[in-house]
Amino acid sequence: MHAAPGLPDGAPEVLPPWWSAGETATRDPLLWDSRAVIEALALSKRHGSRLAVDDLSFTAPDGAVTGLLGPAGAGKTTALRLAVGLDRGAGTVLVDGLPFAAHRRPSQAVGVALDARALHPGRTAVGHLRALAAGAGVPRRRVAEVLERVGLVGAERQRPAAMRRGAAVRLAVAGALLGRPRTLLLDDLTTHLDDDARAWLRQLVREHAEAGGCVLLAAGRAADVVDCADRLVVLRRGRLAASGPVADLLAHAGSAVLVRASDPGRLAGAVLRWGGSVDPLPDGALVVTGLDMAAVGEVARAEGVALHELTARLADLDSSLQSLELPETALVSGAPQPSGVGA
Ligand SMILES: Nc1ncnc2c1ncn2[C@@H]1O[C@H](COP(=O)(O)OP(=O)(O)OP(=O)(O)O)[C@@H](O)[C@H]1O
Repeated sequence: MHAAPGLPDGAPEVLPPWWSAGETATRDPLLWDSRAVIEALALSKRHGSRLAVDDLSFTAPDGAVTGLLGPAGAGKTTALRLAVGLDRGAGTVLVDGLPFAAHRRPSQAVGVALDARALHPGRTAVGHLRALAAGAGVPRRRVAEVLERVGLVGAERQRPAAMRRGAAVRLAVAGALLGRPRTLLLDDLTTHLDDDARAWLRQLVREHAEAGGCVLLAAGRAADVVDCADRLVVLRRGRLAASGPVADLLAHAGSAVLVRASDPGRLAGAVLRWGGSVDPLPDGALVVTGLDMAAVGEVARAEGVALHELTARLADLDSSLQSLELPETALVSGAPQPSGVGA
């Protein structure tokens, strides 16, 4: 059994190893109830005449990565800022049953990486983390641990201006991990990342979730979250367009399949007969909608057409997800509170 670092009021006194052993330990499912960790209820935020977030409710459970997905301007950053009290607005966000600011040590409840570019230009990576640790009441030795965790050992003395995007993202994540938080809020870190850094981030959030943590990962493109998220909350112009398990949403979104075949004309005719739609591309590939990948494979086999490529076409997924109208019912279990967020 372990002591409770930054334990919020009302949390169990007996904690799973996950709390103190950090992000590599395995969560004991018998000790934690599976429940929503983040509960956002009726969030609204206006910037002048524009409603950046409009009556938005969603939840994010523990043991899972929840993708907060929407195009530029959909309200992802505003929703995250409301969650941690950086913006004031209407509605309520509870993290582990409490507003962010009501936690005894907020940074030990929630790790936040909102803007990987917002680093003090005069500080080195290690200086940045030491300053954050001091502000959050985290022991200085934790800085070395998080530098190692994010793979920045050897780059401690680099300054933000000299950092590539991937290193800046690692540093932002290191800052979020300092307080060993159960919950991570990560805003749009996937954009402009190279494949290695993207794969690293994906693995890190998966490990955090598999250790029992809650991750809310904002992204502008479905391709950046569908392969690491368990659930999606899809935003459209500040409102909830859809939420639920990734597999369910992908099934409803009717994602397209890109296919290259030995005889595209013959395959296209067969797809149409099987009830699908076909959009031929100039290079001979076909974009099939209305049939899933397995069905396209079956059609090809039945027609004796060889397949050279068969892939989900994620670029189309963004627009499909944006046109969904599938908010889950009974999203929020926490009781609404009278005061506004960030108050
Ligand atoms: N401080 C601000 N002042 C005025 N308008 C703002 C401000 N912050 C956000 N907005 C507007 O609110 C809307 C939502 O912005 P927000 O940054 O939350 O969206 P986003 O989904 O995070 O987009 P992006 O991926 O581009 O960051 C946008 O129209 C944006 O222009």
